[in-house]
Amino acid sequence: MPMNGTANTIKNEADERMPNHGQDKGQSQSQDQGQGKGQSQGQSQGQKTMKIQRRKVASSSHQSSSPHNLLNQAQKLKKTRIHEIKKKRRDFVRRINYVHLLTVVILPFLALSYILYSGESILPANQKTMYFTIIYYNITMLAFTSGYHKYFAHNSFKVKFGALKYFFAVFGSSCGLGSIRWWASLHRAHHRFTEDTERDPYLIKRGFIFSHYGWLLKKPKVTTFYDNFISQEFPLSDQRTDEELKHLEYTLQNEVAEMGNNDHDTSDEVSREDYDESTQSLLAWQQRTYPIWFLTTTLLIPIIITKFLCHDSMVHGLLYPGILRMFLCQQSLLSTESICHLKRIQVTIPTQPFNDKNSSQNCLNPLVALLTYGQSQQNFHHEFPHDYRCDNGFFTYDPTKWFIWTMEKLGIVHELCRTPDNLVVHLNLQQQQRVINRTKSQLNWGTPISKLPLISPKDFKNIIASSSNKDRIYIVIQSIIHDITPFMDQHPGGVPLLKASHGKDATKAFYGGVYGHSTAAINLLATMRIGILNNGNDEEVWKRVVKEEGEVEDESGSRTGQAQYRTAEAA
Ligand code: HEM
Repeated sequence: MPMNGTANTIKNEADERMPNHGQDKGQSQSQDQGQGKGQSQGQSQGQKTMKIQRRKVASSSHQSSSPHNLLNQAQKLKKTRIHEIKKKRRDFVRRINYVHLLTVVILPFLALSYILYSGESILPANQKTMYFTIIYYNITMLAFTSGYHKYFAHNSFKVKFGALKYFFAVFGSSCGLGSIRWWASLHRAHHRFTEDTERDPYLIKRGFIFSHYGWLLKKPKVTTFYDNFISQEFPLSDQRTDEELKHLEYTLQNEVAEMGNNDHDTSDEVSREDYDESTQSLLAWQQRTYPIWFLTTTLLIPIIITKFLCHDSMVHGLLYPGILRMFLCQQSLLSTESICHLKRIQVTIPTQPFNDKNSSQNCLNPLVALLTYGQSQQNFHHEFPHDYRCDNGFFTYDPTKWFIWTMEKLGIVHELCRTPDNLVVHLNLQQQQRVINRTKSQLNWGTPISKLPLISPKDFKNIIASSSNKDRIYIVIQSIIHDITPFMDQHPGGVPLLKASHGKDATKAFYGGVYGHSTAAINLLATMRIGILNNGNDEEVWKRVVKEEGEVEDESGSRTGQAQYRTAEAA
C-alpha cells in the first residue's frame, strides 16, 4: 500500500510537471476528429512518450523509496548545498575590494571609534586645525571634482600648465576613491549606461546602499567588460598595435551587444583629443603610485601641517584633516550617485527639468547641494556631461565651476566647455512638452475624429426617427454628430434650447449665435461625439483631425481616452 501511495504521489507530480498533459489528450481527441490522421498520429506518439516518462518517474520512485537510497539522496543533496554555500562564500570573498574596504570603511570606522572612545570632539578643538581641515577639504575636493571628474572623465576644459594635472592626480588621491584611470572609466561607463543593468557601475536600481557604497566594495561580476572598457577609455601603452586596439573595441562592442539592446551610443562619449602621450603617462604613473599619494596626502601632509603649522598633536592631524576629512569627501562624492539618483524622495526635492528617462535628479535641497559640493544638479550634468558646470546659472552653488572659471581667468586652463543657454532651454521645453503630452494622453478627450464612423445624412435621419431614440438628443456641430442626452439635464442653458437644436446643425448657436461657449464646454462637447455627418464638408473635418491629433498625442503617438458620455447605442 505505501508503495502504491508513493507511486501515486510521484505520478501526480509527473502530471503536475506536465501541465499540458490533460489538454494535449483532449486536444488530440478533438483534433483526431477535426484535422485528420497525420496530426492524430503525432498526438498519440506524444501520449506514448508521456506514458514512458511517467513509468520512468514511477520506477525511479520505486527505487528511491528504499530507506538506504533515500539516505544517499539526502546526503548528496546536503553535499551539493554545502558546496553551493562554500562557492558563494568564496565568490563573495573574491569579489571584495579590500583597498576600498580599508579606505572607505575601516579607516573612517577606526577614526570615529577612537573619537568616541577617547572622548575627543567630532570637530577639531584647535582653531588652526579646524581652519586647516576646512581648507584642506576644499583643496582635495576641488582636485577631485575638477580634476578626476571634469577634466579626466569629461574633458570639460583644457589645461595649459601640466603641473595642474599633477595637482589633480596627487591631491585627488586623498579622497581614497581609487586611481584616476579606474574612477574616470567607471564614471564614463555610468554616464554611457545609466540605468542599464550590469553596465552602470552605480546602478541605482540595485538600491541606495549599492549605488552609494556597494559598487566600491564589491567588484563587478562582468569584470572583463569593465577591464576592456577601462583599456579602451584610457589605453595605457603606445606599444599597443592598431590591431590590438581594434580587437579590444570589437570585444567591447560585442559584449555590449550580448548584454542586451541598448539605446545608448557605443561610440566614445567623451572625445579623447586631450588624451595625449603626456596624459597617458601621467595616468599610468598615478595608477602605479596611487598608494604612495594616498598615504602622503591623507596621512603624511595632514600630520606634518597640523603638527608644525597648527601646533596641534599628530593624532589630531591624522584624525581631522586626515581621515575624517577624507570620509567627508567620500560622502560628498558618493552622494551624487546615490541621493541625486533617487526618485520621489521628498527630502531631496528632486526634479528632472531636462530628461526623465533616467534616474538623475536635480536636487534642489540646499543641504544636498552642500553635501555634494554643488554637484547635486545631476539631471543637468547627465544631459550636458561635458559642461564644466553642474548648472548654467553662475550663482548656483557649485564651487567646482567657480574654481575652473577662476583658473580660466588666470590663464591656467582654457577652452571651457559651456552648453549654449539656447540648448538648455530647448531641452527644458522638450521635457515640459513630454510631461504635458503624457498627462494629456491619460485624459478623456473624446473619440478622436479620425476614429469616428461616417454617417450619411439619410442614416442620421433614420437614427433620429427611430423609436428607440425618441428620448435622445443629437446635435451636429462642425459636421460632428453629438449625442448630448446624458448631459441634457445639467445644461446651464436649459433643456429647451438643446431640444430646439435636436437633429440640426447647431454650430452657429453654439459658437456665439445664441451663446459663445467656453473652452471647457467645447472640451465637454468633444466627449459626446458619435460620428461624422457625411455632408461633403470633408476638408474642414480633416483640418480638425490634423490639428487635434497633433495636440493630444502621447509619446508613443497614440491618443487614449474613451468618451465618457458615449452611449451604447451610439457606439
Ligand atoms: C445647441 C445649442 C446650445 C445652445 C443654444 C446653448 C445655450 C447656452 C446658453 C444660453 C448658456 C448660458 C447659460 C447661462 O449662463 O445662463 C449655455 C451655457 C453652457 N452650455 Fe450651452 N447651449 C447649447 C449647446 C450646448 C452643448 C451641446 C453643450 C455641451 C455639451 C453645452 C454646454 C454648456 C455649458 C458647459 C455651459 C456653461 C457655460 C460655459 O461653460 O460656456 N451647451 N448654453
